[in-house]
Amino acid sequence: MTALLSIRDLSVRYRRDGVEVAALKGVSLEITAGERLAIIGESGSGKSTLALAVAGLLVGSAKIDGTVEWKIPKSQTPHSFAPPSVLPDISPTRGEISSLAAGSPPATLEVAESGDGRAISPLEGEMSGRTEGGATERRSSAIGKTQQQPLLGRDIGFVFQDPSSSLDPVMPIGKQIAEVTRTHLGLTWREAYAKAQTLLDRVRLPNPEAALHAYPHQLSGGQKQRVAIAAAIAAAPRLLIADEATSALDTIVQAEIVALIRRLVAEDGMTLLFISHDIALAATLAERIAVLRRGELVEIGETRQIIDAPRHAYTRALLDAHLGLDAAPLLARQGASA
Ligand SMILES: Nc1ncnc2c1ncn2[C@@H]1O[C@H](COP(=O)(O)OP(=O)(O)OP(=O)(O)O)[C@@H](O)[C@H]1O
Ligand code: NI
Repeated sequence: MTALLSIRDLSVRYRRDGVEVAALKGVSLEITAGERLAIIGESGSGKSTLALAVAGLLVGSAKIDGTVEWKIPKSQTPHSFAPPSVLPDISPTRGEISSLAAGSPPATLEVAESGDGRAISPLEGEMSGRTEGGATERRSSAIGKTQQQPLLGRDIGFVFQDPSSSLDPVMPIGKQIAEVTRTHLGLTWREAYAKAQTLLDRVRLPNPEAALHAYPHQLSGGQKQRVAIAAAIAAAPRLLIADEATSALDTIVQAEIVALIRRLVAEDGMTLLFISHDIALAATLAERIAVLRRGELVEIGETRQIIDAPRHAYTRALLDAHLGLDAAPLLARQGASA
């Protein structure tokens, strides 16, 4: 079992209206290459903060202590110097995507690269608009002193709760996906479109060839999330982070997207970090579950152990709350496939 990522004593504090909020308090955990790990906890427990820290997407004003260390060599590609900000799949600033579409090459963006070769910071304001918890800007923060900072979009795919915020409303979806592989894999447009069509087929969008030319508004919420997932995995990242990726969808579509994620992760051998407030949903997908409470990691273990024999009273309370609503055995759906 090789570690993909090692998080050591990670603390994150935000400042809002002069008040400090401790979002994470000394969290340590290891993510094993190829595993499906869920992070659960109630609203405000720090789940997204952890996901953003791993992806290097925390707001610049956040105070960070501890380290997030990428343990295996990052992918080498012709474009691996590109900053996360050029990624249509995660960049929320729509104008940015449009300007790329209009032909301004990524090189015109200020690629912030530290002396030791780490990409440390996309353009400030680049991430504005993608707000959770009141952030007005988001830029990546270098955490730790490793030479192996992963590249968002290339090494890490990120799927957010609301696909509309990660898709450009005025660009055909095929082009949005093609941009990712052009940027990160150095494909020609022709190759990139062919790959985009394959990806739309892989995420089971009906009629992928025609769908290349569709705009986001022509798709349902579930279909949009399929497109966002296609963009997130386009450059074959090692780690896929899904932050409440199914929370905005109705139960049936939610189950379909969970099944889709499960299949894609298995097919590509990706490592999955699945963020959810829903312990039952997490149990259907994850091999291990980590429980956050008020910024602290209270428990981490194999899914079955967490469900059958939780060690912490808080985990038990989460389970009880869920069982009160839904008596179906939590693990009954674990074998479901896409
Ligand atoms: N950019 C920010 N500025 C100030 N405070 C923030 C910011 N982002 C998050 N917080 C605060 O940090 C804490 C943890 O937030 P976080 O979004 O990580 O929790 P979460 O578990 O993802 O919650 P949810 O389930 O609601 O998404 C909360 O108290 C939140 O209000
Ligand atoms: Ni969150």
